[in-house]
Amino acid sequence: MTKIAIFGVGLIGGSLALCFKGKPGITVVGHSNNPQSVDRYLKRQVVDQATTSMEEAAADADFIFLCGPVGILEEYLIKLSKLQLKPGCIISDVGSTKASVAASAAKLDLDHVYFIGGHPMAGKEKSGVEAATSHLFENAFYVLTPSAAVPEESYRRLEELLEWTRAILIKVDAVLHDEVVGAISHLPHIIAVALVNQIAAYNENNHLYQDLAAGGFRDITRIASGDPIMWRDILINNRDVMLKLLADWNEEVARFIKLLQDQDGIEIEKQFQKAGEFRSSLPERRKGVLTSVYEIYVDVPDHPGIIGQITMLLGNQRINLSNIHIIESREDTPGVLRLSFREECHMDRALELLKQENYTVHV
Ligand SMILES: NC(=O)C1=CN([C@@H]2O[C@H](COP(=O)(O)OP(=O)(O)OC[C@H]3O[C@@H](n4cnc5c(N)ncnc54)[C@H](O)[C@@H]3O)[C@@H](O)[C@H]2O)C=CC1
Ligand SMILES: O=C(O)C(=O)Cc1ccc(O)cc1
Repeated sequence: MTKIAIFGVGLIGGSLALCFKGKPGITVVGHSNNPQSVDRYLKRQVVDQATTSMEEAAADADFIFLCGPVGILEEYLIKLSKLQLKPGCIISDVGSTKASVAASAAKLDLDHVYFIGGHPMAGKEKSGVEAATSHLFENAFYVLTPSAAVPEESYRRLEELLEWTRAILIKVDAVLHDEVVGAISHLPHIIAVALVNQIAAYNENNHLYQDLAAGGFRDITRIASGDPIMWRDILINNRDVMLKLLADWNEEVARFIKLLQDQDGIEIEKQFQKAGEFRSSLPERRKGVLTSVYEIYVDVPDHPGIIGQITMLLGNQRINLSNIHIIESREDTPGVLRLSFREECHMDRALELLKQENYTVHV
């Protein structure tokens, strides 16, 4: 039997557990300090066993995944290094930063146990075991950051196990990971939070900001709703990289200030052109670190049961909705329903199906 211990069975730990659970020869044990969480893991059947005892979870484990916030990883590595672990055991983590945990592992004397950092680059703004799904990592990149001390055979064993996630595994140096992911994920999260807070301050004096902030503003600031503790830890652990990126961001902002002061329309046009060209060169269909949301709008007559009819229509065809929102519903006007999908192909099929059923649909 291959025993997998998961410390912190939340969105990511729970999704990994669901990828492994029930697979031939695998047993999954979940750990939490909190007895109520242990009950929840078992009730939701994301793990085969669950315990509040670190010793019990780690004993005889072939793989240990640390799935808590980045700020607790070092403490867990130190605790694990003091336990009698199975020789050959592989410890991995799923944290969004990789250099600090690699440095923590390098300081420890892990006897015949190997640490291989990992970052599955898929997620959601929701957290907790309730949001976990076995499909989360499908077609997403899953970065692994083994140090030179990790034997090739151990790396291959982890790779083989992670094939159950159906992610695209990729080996990257831990420091390079933090620079690149800092730029494409952590910086956008800071910008989204700062932007929302800027507008929220204007809104205190005039609620028109909030009223008009539908659509585009909502979309580009979706990532501002991430878990505050998780993001606190990510940013503090990637502090040096973030400070450099924010200095560069200041330069980008300063450029626009100057262009506006100079009323330099030609250069403003060029900035948009340049951005548009790079953006359209980005891979479209692969799941990225910021998961896409595909949305369509359906005009719906105001009669009872209409939402049920639409969700049933899609459900019967196994089209997965990620969200549903009634935008307008007054007695004298038809309502508009916003349907969100995580997969573009599901949106395309929904569009076709709803049109066949004579609904008016807008993309
Ligand atoms: N949310 C996302 O989209 C992604 C998150 N990550 C990384 O995965 C890790 C987990 O994130 P999520 O699963 O989203 O969070 P989550 O909040 O859903 O789960 C975190 C788990 O850690 C446990 N935990 C929290 N604080 C703890 C503490 N002080 N001591 C012990 N256990 C504690 C919680 O009980 C929970 O089981 C983080 O390191 C994050 O950077 C990586 C990829 C995507
Ligand atoms: O799409 C989103 O909301 C995310 O930003 C998900 C996410 C968050 C943290 C990661 O390290 C990787 C992915």
